[in-house]
Amino acid sequence: MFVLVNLKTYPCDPIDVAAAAADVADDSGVRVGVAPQATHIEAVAQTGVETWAQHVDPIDYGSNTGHTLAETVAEAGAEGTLINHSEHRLKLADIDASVQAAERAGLETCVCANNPAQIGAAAALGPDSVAVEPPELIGGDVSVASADPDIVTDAVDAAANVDESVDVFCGAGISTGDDVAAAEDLGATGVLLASGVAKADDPRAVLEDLVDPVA
Ligand SMILES: O=C(CO)COP(=O)(O)O
Repeated sequence: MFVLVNLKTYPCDPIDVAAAAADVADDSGVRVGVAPQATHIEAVAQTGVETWAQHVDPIDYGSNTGHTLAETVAEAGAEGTLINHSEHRLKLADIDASVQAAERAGLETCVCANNPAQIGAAAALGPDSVAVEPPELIGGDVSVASADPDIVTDAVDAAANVDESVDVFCGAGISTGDDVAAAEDLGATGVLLASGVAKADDPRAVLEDLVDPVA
């Protein structure tokens, strides 16, 4: 399982979380990644943790003031990027171009979507992975794997119907190792989570618990 922690714009210390995530990944052998804000990518990557961007824009080098260029986040140390997160939705054509921009820069790609129908469309764009995250469960206490297990299994089927090589992650409300194990049982090969770690008093303890059942 891949455990990807999206720090969004939460007021946590990204280096503390990243250092803990790097240790937990080393100790457990579980793949753990951290997606900080763009301005923190370089410092987070220096902790040794697998570092992801939260977004890249569908652009190339040139006149694109205020945009995020895939090559820049890759040079800062990111290995992958989220695209079309629920809090940063893009038009279909821009998702496609963002996937291409990320691939051009050598970044792994994960396209987020609300539901299985969108997962099928996202998988057709050829990313490395897709992530189903029901918006109404994001930031809540109940894991998608227990609140809406069918959405995970339907997302796995929708992606497989389009392209069996695309991994399927799920996210929303995930905060414990039991949640990660439940997601794995439903066919997901990774989880995306945010508040469970970013708002925790002890992020290291949460990370240790998250990887425990799948280590
Ligand atoms: O949006 C998410 C991860 O990208 C999920 O957020 P929460 O883990 O806070 O529900």
